[in-house]
Amino acid sequence: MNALIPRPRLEVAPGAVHVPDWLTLEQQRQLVTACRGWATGPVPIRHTKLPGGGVMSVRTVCVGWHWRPYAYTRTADDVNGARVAAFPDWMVALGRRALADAYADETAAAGYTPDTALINFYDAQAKLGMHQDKDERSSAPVVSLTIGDSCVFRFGNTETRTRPYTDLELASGDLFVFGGPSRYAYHAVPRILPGTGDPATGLRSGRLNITMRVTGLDDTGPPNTPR
Ligand SMILES: O=C(O)CCC(=O)C(=O)O
Ligand SMILES: [Fe+2]
Repeated sequence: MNALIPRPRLEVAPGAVHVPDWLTLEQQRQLVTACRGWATGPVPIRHTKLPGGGVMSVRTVCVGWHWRPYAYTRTADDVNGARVAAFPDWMVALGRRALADAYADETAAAGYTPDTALINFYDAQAKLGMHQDKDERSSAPVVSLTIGDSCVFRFGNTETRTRPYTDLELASGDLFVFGGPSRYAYHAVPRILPGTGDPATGLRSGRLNITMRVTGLDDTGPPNTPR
């Protein structure tokens, strides 16, 4: 995004904060490289199959825990059965800094230990419908990062998938955190804005989105079976 025109930090709703231009270009490059690696394996990036028979237009690969509708598991049983890549410590640190900067709350940040990330790739046509992130058993905040093309991000309310909602643009390097009273707000990506990314990130086209979350799961209990 054009650094000459600074965009303000904005609290879209209580607990939902947009921090524009949060990642440096170098951090974006490093994240693109890391995501490229994860996209190739152990579980390849894929269009998630929906229980009704459809497929998502977004392509997704996970680290830490594998998400599929509507459960987290350690192995990608709907893809190739492989165990997902480990959630790296540097990503925990990045998630903590995101929380510290979005909420200006060092205590909340220190207690934040994300253990899964969904890495979404959107081509120019991809979109994501209104949904809540509710497959986690923890209500800890979701940390979202954008790299590449900008998108229209729709952030709604916790009650309905309809209005009231706010449409904002998430651009390369932007951070968006939603937690507290906004943790279960409906949200969507109705549109990608092709050609808005800077190829210097390493991404020639499309949008990369990384959401870090706390699953609230461990490996000792009964298997987390799909509902
Ligand atoms: O791409 C985005 O900005 C949001 C992704 C999202 O809502 C999700 O993966 O649950
Ligand atoms: Fe989501």
